[in-house]
Amino acid sequence: MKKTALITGASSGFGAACARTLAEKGWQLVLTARRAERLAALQRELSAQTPVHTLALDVRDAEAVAASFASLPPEFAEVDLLVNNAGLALGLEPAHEASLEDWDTMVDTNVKGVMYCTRAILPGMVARNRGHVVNIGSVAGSWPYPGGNVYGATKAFVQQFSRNLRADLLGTAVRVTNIEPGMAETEFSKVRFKGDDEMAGRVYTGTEALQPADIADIVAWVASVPARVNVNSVEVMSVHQAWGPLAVDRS
Ligand SMILES: NC(=O)C1=CN([C@@H]2O[C@H](COP(=O)(O)OP(=O)(O)OC[C@H]3O[C@@H](n4cnc5c(N)ncnc54)[C@H](OP(=O)(O)O)[C@@H]3O)[C@@H](O)[C@H]2O)C=CC1
Ligand SMILES: N[C@@H](C=O)C(=O)O
Repeated sequence: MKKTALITGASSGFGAACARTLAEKGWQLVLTARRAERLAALQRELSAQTPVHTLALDVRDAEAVAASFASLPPEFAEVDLLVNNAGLALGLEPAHEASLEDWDTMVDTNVKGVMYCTRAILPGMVARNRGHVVNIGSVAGSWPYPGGNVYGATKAFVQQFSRNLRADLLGTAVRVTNIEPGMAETEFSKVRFKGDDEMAGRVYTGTEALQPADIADIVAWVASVPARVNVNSVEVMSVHQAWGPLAVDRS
């Protein structure tokens, strides 16, 4: 029987790449994000390969998360792998100029969204004594950079939440991994710069960023090691990056 992976933020970037890689490796998929049409397209692409269930969902909505995860079709209900990937950065302004609304959105998505999805899925994993929570943190959670203020802090939350989850899960076979990518070429910068493609393009100019499939390969790897092994964290950067995300000239 196929194992089930539930991926948040599957409509783009790392999440869509994880869907493709895990489908190849024989997983069946629950794909969630807000953009239902993107999920439907991915479902059409992958359904010849593996069963796919899609769920249009905003991870900031605690009630919707709990209700939709509790009412998955029976064949998808036992989630073996939760990939907490949905997330975003908004803006790159210094703290004294940043928008409080952007800060709230990042906290609601990157912190509370991860909390809500994890809380909804973990009881089933613990009851079955089987499962794996893979969180997508960021090098921004460990390394400072100008304008990284609240985004980096949300990813520091993901790092410590992952460690503390392991402490709570000691004595069970449920695993937790925090993957911390550096600069990767996805829609992340378009979202951060609110559709300013020129600014977004500057992030990737003159360098070679990680690609979504690189992160998907790591997710598939941490999920495939022997059950006794917990890969606690993976920090991964482009060979062209050695510390926090590259500064972008805002002028
Ligand atoms: N690209 C990079 O350089 C790095 C990215 N990361 C992290 O990787 C993760 C994936 O980002 P990446 O693939 O790069 O960026 P993308 O913008 O390509 O993908 C982000 C995904 O998150 C989903 N998402 C955003 N907000 C919500 C929400 N409120 N509810 C549900 N889904 C949501 C989006 O779907 P939709 O809009 O359809 O809801 C989309 O599928 C994020 O957590 C990001 O912080 C970490 C390190 C580096
Ligand atoms: N590369 C991003 C990581 O999350 C960032 O710019 O912070």
